[in-house]
Amino acid sequence: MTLAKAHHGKIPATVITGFLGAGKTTMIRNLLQNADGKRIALIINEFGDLGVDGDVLKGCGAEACTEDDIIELTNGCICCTVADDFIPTMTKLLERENRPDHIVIETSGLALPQPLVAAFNWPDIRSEVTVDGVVTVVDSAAVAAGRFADDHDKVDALRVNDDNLDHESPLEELFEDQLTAADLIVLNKTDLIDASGLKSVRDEVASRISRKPTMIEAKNGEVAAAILLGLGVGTEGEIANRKSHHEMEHEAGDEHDHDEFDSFVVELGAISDPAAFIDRLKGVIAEHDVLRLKGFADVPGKPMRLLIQAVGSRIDQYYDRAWAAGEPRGTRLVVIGLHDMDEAAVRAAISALL
Ligand SMILES: Nc1nc2c(ncn2[C@@H]2O[C@H](COP(=O)(O)OP(=O)(O)OP(=O)(O)O)[C@@H](O)[C@H]2O)c(=O)[nH]1
Repeated sequence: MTLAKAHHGKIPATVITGFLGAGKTTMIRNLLQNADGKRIALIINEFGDLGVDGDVLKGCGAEACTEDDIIELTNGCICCTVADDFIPTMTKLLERENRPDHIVIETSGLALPQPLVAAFNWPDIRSEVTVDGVVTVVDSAAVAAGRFADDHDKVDALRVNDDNLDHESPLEELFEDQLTAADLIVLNKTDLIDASGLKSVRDEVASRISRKPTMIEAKNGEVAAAILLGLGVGTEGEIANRKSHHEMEHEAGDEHDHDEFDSFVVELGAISDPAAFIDRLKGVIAEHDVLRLKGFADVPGKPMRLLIQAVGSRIDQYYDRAWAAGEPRGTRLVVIGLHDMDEAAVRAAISALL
């Protein structure tokens, strides 16, 4: 019997959710580097066909979580592939000789946490693991900018063309569903807004949910491991009372999907002037309302690859690691937007930046 089992009976699992670019991976990276000696297994799920988050976390070299302890689920959103992907992954993890002390699951930014948490009630899982808590990371700057409230006009326009669109607004609904599932809400990116902005964000977040989970503030996802990994809730027993919009609308149980969102990968050659590229990329993102763009770029003469991270038109960039021997250099960027985003136009506009 492992130490974790001896102490707690079941292995605790923390589900980390939050909209695209809110800061989930950044928070987990910080957690792994300050894990208080805990051995953590990490399950990462990303939207889009390019495993950027896993790559970033594998590169952080934290002892708490070696590359073997990082499992990437790439077959779509974890909430839609619970039976096919998540349960078998958990089963395999639990069969390991060297079990982790704690399991951390990063959902994709578009995932509904409810079906994932409910899966912990499957008998084989329930007897071995409990959900320590659901942590919802919020991009405070995006909330302050009205990201989750300001696209009613757009949704109304979509609805004119699509009678079946039963949602209020895909972003708003998802935002609320992720908050509804929370045991702890982390208001992240507080460095990007002032005190009065933060107060409005708090009020807005509180107004979106009927329960009152604890809300804390953070920048760069800096939250102590003892807080993140010590919620002790057993959320699988409570999730039935935290229904998503989808569950409330479709009690009969039809499947949900993420048709409102779309993603594709743009492959380019080398970028010789990254500063100019990124500057002009901001224009493309704003013009086409790209929600999230991330990936790696090849800069000629540089031994390292450039990580590009855009959340709306805010773009971060840094050289994250050297290109490995034999690794083909190139630029690959995943682009995520609402389903009416004009893929051909975005591809052409990004390619024209070179
Ligand atoms: N200014 C600022 N930037 C932040 C903060 N936290 C994260 N970021 C940046 O925001 C961008 C997105 O962060 P991630 O941690 O990748 O976000 P995520 O939620 O994992 O994104 P997805 O997995 O794509 O949904 C990165 O460029 C981060 O460096 C913060 O507190 N302040």
